[in-house]
Amino acid sequence: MKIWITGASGMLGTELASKLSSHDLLLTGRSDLDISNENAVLNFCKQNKPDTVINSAAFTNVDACETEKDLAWMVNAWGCRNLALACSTVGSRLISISTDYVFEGDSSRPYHEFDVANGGKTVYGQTKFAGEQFIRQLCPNHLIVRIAWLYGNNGKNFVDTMLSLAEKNLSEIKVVNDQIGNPTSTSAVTYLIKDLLRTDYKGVVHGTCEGSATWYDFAKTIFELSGLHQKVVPCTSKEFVRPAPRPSNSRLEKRVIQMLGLAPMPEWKEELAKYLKTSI
Ligand SMILES: NC(=O)C1=CN([C@@H]2O[C@H](COP(=O)(O)OP(=O)(O)OC[C@H]3O[C@@H](n4cnc5c(N)ncnc54)[C@H](OP(=O)(O)O)[C@@H]3O)[C@@H](O)[C@H]2O)C=CC1
Ligand SMILES: Cc1cn([C@H]2C[C@H](O)[C@@H](COP(=O)(O)OP(=O)(O)O[C@H]3O[C@@H](C)C(=O)[C@@H](O)[C@H]3O)O2)c(=O)[nH]c1=O
Repeated sequence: MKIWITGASGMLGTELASKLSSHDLLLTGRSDLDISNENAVLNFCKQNKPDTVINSAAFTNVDACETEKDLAWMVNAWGCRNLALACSTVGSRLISISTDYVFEGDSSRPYHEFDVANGGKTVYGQTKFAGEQFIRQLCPNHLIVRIAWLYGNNGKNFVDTMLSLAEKNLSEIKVVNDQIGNPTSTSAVTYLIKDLLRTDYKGVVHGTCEGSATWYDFAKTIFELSGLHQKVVPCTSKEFVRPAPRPSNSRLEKRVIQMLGLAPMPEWKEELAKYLKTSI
């Protein structure tokens, strides 16, 4: 299958590129092709006619999106629009990666694929949601794969941030304990996408690892599994203020994976242990 992966030098993009290497891959990073450039995207699709486009390009710095709003809209929303238009013009399937942050985050239960999203409270979430809407409206042959709390090689992520903080010999690290979600590895997401490529499902799919944790639980487990005796102190979101307010509840239920009869996602602690073994 001829697959074009955007954001191929990002955290998920590099993992996708490595695990899908048996396919005929077209890999582009921002310096090769800016997805916010409508003509560039259309010309690339017309010239290369990919069977499938996997869009893993995005402006992912959640706090920076609050101040660089125009850029966030151009990449996360307009970029998806350009890819959706180009895919429907040349007849490619579009698989675009989205996020738990599209939800408001105040529900007491995990969000499933048929819950109503509204973009939530952050510019990042709102622009990612607008990108989803463009795709739904412009490209019928689409999959939107919502993932969350992602870590892996070749990208900024919470696991690596915690390990770098531990190297600073801080007496303690404060971590929020009132936001809950599903820590998820790029490896698990890539296996899911491989499975999804074998289906012709259209619509939204939630693809996070099984089990949930607060960021505090996540941090403690990172240190435990790494054999590091780092003191972690739980705190509230009000004590750890960030420019973008993170959702309290980011948990995603995976109703579609179950309905499709696909392999369940792995448990988050097992995935984390595997990642730490290979990355330390
Ligand atoms: N990281 C996370 O925790 C989560 C991520 N996601 C989603 O998963 C996907 C992959 O995320 P992740 O791998 O972490 O992100 P990264 O930030 O690691 O990678 C994103 C890539 O997109 C590229 N990019 C940025 N702007 C453009 C542009 N205008 N045109 C083309 N490429 C561009 C970046 O290039 P450059 O490096 O040059 O800027 C980067 O290589 C994204 O859709 C993200 O929203 C969803 C949930 C959680
Ligand atoms: C570094 C640090 C963070 N935190 C908190 C802040 C925040 O609430 C939470 C996570 O912070 P981060 O900035 O690492 O993660 P954040 O950028 O919010 O991660 C999000 O990224 C985007 C791209 C997504 O799509 C989401 O699914 C999610 O993974 O941890 C602490 O409490 N203590 C700390 O020392």
